[in-house]
Amino acid sequence: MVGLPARGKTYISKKLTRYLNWIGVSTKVFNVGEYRRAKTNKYRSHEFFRADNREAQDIRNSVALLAMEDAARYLEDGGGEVAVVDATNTTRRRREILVDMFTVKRNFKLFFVESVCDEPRIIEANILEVKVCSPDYEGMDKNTALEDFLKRIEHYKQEYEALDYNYDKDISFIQIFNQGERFIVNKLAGHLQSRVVYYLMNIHVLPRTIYLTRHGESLMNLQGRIGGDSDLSEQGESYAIELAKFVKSENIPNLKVWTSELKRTIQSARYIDAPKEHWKALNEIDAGICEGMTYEEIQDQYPQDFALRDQDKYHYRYPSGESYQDLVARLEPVILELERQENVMVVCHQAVLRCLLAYFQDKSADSLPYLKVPLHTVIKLTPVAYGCRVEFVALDIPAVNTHRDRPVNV
Ligand SMILES: O=c1[nH]cnc2c1c(-c1ccccc1)cn2-c1ccc(Br)cc1
Ligand SMILES: O=P(O)(O)OC[C@H]1O[C@](O)(CO)[C@@H](O)[C@@H]1O
Repeated sequence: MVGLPARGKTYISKKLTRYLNWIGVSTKVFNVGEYRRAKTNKYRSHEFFRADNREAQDIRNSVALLAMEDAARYLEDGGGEVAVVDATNTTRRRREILVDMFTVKRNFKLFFVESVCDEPRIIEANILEVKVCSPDYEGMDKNTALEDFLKRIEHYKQEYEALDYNYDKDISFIQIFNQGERFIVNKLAGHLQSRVVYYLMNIHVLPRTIYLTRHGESLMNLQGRIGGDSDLSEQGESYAIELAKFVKSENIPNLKVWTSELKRTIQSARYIDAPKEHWKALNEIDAGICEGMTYEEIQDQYPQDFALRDQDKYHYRYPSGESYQDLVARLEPVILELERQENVMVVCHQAVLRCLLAYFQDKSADSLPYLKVPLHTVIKLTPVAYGCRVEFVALDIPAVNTHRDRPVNV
């Protein structure tokens, strides 16, 4: 990362890392500020960041080196594919050290992501939202902390050298201006850098709410049968009515409703007063040869498959069907479009909802297939600071339980 303090580097680092891990690219953030705080509680004020503060400079250089070495170790033998060095990296000198350490000495690809933003209101909002509560300012009142942080930024500005095509033409980078208003992209190298750029060009920070819910209880849910394309049960129909009332009570401006192409989600959204879109990509996991069966029948007819599935439920693919890993790949365009949108309600399915929720809650592949997503429950997601608030709103309509826990013996 490159950028003055309070330009959203940590926000981008965490969000990008969450996205890359979700699509299966092992990624980790190395935040230099955290390394500095671990090494010294010497921070007393912005003076620590003065360009002429020799002692502090030595501490800052050594912790930056520590973070970079940990990042290199993560890539070399920690199973990492992407390391995000979340630091200001605001001088050419510092970036040359990164180039030398990662590209020259270790033949890794280096991609710089710079956030440039001089909107005072945005800077101040960021400081008040995520900086004044930083450990650096423990016990200090908000305004003093704000003043101190602004002085800290001034010290960085003395030495700030933004990425510049004239000096950095051989470096792969993206410069983001004012939270995505404008971009400069230079020398993209490889598939992953293109995916990163595409993601960064699709996210925004506008406040909005995402609602996730499964369809109402279906006739096949009642029979304990998986898959298929059955109608709603009586109780499922009641849920559709309650869901519309809930949406009305939320007074959501410009809500869009997305369903799958299966009857049970379309019927569940039928009474909601909002434009509807039907996505095949939101269809439930394809159970292949097991479609329409109960778990007992599967255990009886395909005992090996049944056992295999619980041994590695994320990667297990039904014969002629899908795995959760396949589902994540199929849902990636839905996630990217959700990032572009504002208020959206997604009416989908148990396995699909687990995949979407895992993205927003940064859940591991191992835990994803066992997330509890009961019927007749609306999951409300609101972005806050670096993550999002998650609320489970159970509407008061009974439904069967379709959840199977991870068997204890595997
Ligand atoms: O403060 C900021 N300044 C400048 N750019 C910022 C932020 C934040 C931010 C948002 C929430 C909390 C803390 C920081 C996000 N971005 C940002 C940057 C690039 C893209 Br593409 C999208 C968002
Ligand atoms: O991965 P699990 O736990 O079997 O849940 C996915 C299943 O849930 C259902 O949506 C409802 O049982 C099935 O259609 C689907 O196969």
